[in-house]
Amino acid sequence: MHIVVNAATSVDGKLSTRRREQVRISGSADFARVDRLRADNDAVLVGVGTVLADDPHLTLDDDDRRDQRRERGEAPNPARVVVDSTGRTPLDSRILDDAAETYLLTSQSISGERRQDLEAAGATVLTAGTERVDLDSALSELEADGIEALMVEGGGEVIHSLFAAGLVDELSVYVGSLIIGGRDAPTLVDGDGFVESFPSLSLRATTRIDDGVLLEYDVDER
Ligand SMILES: NC(=O)C1=CN([C@@H]2O[C@H](COP(=O)(O)OP(=O)(O)OC[C@H]3O[C@@H](n4cnc5c(N)ncnc54)[C@H](OP(=O)(O)O)[C@@H]3O)[C@@H](O)[C@H]2O)C=CC1
Ligand SMILES: Nc1nc(O)c(N)c(N[C@@H]2O[C@H](COP(=O)(O)O)[C@@H](O)[C@H]2O)n1
Repeated sequence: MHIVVNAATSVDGKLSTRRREQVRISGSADFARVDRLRADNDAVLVGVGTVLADDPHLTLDDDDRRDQRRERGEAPNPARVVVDSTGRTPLDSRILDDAAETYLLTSQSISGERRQDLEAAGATVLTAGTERVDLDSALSELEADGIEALMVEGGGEVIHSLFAAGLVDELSVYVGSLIIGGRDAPTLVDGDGFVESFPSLSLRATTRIDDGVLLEYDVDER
């Protein structure tokens, strides 16, 4: 599976504020780029922290891109994937509507009742790992279901786990021209961070978009 992480940060590396409310960091040209990237992937993944904070839809904005996917024999929108050990995704989340297939990656700590409720709400529930989701195994299950190209849209906890597991191939960061600050505000890579064996990146391109800069990297082999 090929995995590209995309996120938008402030100049000081924050994904949102200490209140964890969604901040519009990208401008319209960058959101159009994100839409193209979604259209080029089989699925778009976020953590349940992002679902609870943003209630995202994760579908395409542009009808022409949906048509192009249909012409290629693909579903009109990429599938949606939530990393959610215990099934905290609310049953009325936008991500559970019928605009696209939605996978919930859970662990053995999800209750049978919660699993049934989420399946009744339309989700395909996969289980890998005992406490937290074992991302390596869960993504292998997705791959077996035909998902070969995966875009990750955050947040910082899930992005950290994917880097820690050596699963990320490419990283795109749009740096908007603002400061958010705050020691408790989420950053691009949170979790426990790294103290050694830092993931190393090769800068592929820098592009000015709207009033910010897009940084595109390949992730070096470890
Ligand atoms: N500017 C941008 O581009 C973006 C900004 N954001 C912002 O980021 C914030 C949310 O980020 P964050 O709080 O880090 O949440 P995440 O979206 O990264 O979700 C983290 C949650 O995923 C679950 N999880 C399950 N298994 C794992 C695993 N193996 N590794 C990591 N997480 C796992 C955990 O919950 P559990 O144990 O219950 O399963 C964990 O708390 C919001 O403020 C949102 O607005 C988010 C995306 C993009
Ligand atoms: N690329 C980008 N720029 C920003 O400024 C953002 N705030 C985000 N957030 C991500 O986009 C998701 C919302 O998706 P929908 O519009 O609901 O489809 C949000 O959940 C973050 O993952 N991204």
